[in-house]
Amino acid sequence: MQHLALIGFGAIARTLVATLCDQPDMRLRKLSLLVRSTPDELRRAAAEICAPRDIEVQVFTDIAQMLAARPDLVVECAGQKAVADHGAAVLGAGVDLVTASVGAFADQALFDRLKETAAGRGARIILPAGAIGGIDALVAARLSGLNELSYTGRKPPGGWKGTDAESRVDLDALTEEAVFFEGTAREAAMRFPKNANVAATLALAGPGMDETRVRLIADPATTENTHEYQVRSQAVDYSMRLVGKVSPLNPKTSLSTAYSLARTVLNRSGAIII
Ligand SMILES: NC(=O)C1=CN([C@@H]2O[C@H](COP(=O)(O)OP(=O)(O)OC[C@H]3O[C@@H](n4cnc5c(N)ncnc54)[C@H](OP(=O)(O)O)[C@@H]3O)[C@@H](O)[C@H]2O)C=CC1
Ligand SMILES: O=C([O-])CC(=O)C(=O)O
Repeated sequence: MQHLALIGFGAIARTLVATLCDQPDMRLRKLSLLVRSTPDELRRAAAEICAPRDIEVQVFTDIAQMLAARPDLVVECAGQKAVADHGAAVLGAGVDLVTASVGAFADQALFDRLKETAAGRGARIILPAGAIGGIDALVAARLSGLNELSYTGRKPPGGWKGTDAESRVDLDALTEEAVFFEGTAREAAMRFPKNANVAATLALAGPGMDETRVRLIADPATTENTHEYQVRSQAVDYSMRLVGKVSPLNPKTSLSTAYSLARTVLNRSGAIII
């Protein structure tokens, strides 16, 4: 792949680009960024990250202009609203779209519309594992017949600041863990758009948005983002626990998310997909 486009240039995007720049097999020639503020600062930051490689950086504030530059792949790392605002334009241009903000698809009408647009234009919506893992095993388990999937997300109180958790629990006063949400993946992804995308990813790989049970916890005893889930199926039972380091650029985001996106991009380029 020669020309990669990103929507958003925050914590995930910056780590993603730095990681891709480190990969000798990645023959990236051009990086396009869609941003909505301070394009000069972002252009400088991107140029600095790309400096070790000869990559042309272009910054856009208009999706049509970015798509006119004909990227090979667009990766959304901006937020659920960006999927709703720009997904149809990307897919309608026949360009594959990787969405970090998988929780956007808790909106069934949006999901159906984007799937239809993708199918009509021969483009694909690619859902990365993100901060969760084991999606390969989960899809295989679903194909055998899934009996149960439940997910628990645990973050330090600071990771829940500025979210609906604040209306349910006093994050600053917590002395022990608080389970502040129990419900479906659809509700979780909609109520916690910056924190529960992984619940939507598990749901789409597994039994569905309304069938996947979710618990969210604020825990003052941890400094990490822990994602745990249990699967029971006709072929395999397993449980998985990922203890994610927090991104130094965004306390809500697990650092591993950017590396999962890097894997997704690399799998579009090399001779081997793994
Ligand atoms: N699947 C997964 O496992 C995970 C998914 N996520 C998803 O990824 C998203 C990004 O995470 P992260 O990088 O940590 O967040 P950041 O807040 O660090 O970065 C997001 C960037 O996107 C920009 N942005 C927002 N909306 C738009 C838009 N419409 N067009 C262009 N740029 C936009 C913001 O810019 P500004 O606001 O300055 O304009 C900001 O710079 C999260 O909101 C979440 O939805 C996050 C973690 C895990
Ligand atoms: O990065 C994480 O820990 C998970 C996250 O925010 C999300 O799923 O939206």
